[in-house]
Amino acid sequence: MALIKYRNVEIHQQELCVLNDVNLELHKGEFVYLVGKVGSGKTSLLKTFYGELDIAAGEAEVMGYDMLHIKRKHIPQLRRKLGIIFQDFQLLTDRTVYDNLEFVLRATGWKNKGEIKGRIEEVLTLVGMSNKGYKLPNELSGGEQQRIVIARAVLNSPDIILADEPTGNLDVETGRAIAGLLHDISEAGALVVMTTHNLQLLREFPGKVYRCTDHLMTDVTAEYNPAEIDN
Ligand SMILES: Nc1ncnc2c1ncn2[C@@H]1O[C@H](COP(=O)(O)OP(=O)(O)OP(=O)(O)O)[C@@H](O)[C@H]1O
Repeated sequence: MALIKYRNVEIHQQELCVLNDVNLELHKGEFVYLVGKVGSGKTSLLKTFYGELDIAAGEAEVMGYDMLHIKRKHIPQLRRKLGIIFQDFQLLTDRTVYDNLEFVLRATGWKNKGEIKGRIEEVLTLVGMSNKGYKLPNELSGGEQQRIVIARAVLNSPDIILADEPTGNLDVETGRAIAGLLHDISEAGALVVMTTHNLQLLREFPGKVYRCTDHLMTDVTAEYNPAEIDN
């Protein structure tokens, strides 16, 4: 069963039609890139997946929710099932890494102190930051902060991770490590969808590739096949 299924979807930003005729079927375990020029609609499309931007027309399903008719009150329920890695969702700067993660677990219903501690240790280990729980976010490098943001996104083992330019502000090496981490998470069974301008990543971490251009989104996976990119 597809986790995200779009048919003939139209996406607007105010009066502007950003994308039309979007067709998608994305499943567990897939690693998916959204590429395209600045302003081509990648972020707008991601925002429709978690109910941040309304869909103007078509049929759209995310985790079984009908995104054209979803009630406002159901959007937080949907978001709890997603891991969102966006510039707008920064770490809280006034508390430690551990407290940032605990805050999310408590807000999503976790109560048992031992279980909370255990889960935080697990996700910090997953992102290679097991000894950084006591740090404040601004005591970490950009790449380390991004690892914590990923740890936060996977706390509740979501089936879908949405990442908007997760490697955007990072140097090449760190960006590659972050993409590798997300790729591992998809291999462990989650659907990961990320936007990027870094086409180099597509060769190193193969996945499905969709390009937004001229208000359309096209499957260009074959174009980015590692065997063909050298030519
Ligand atoms: N909040 C908004 N209000 C009005 N128009 C918007 C808003 N956000 C984006 N747009 C417009 O919608 C179009 C698509 O923007 P979007 O952010 O989805 O592009 P993008 O492909 O993610 O670009 P980038 O690579 O710069 O992140 C652009 O023309 C942009 O100006």
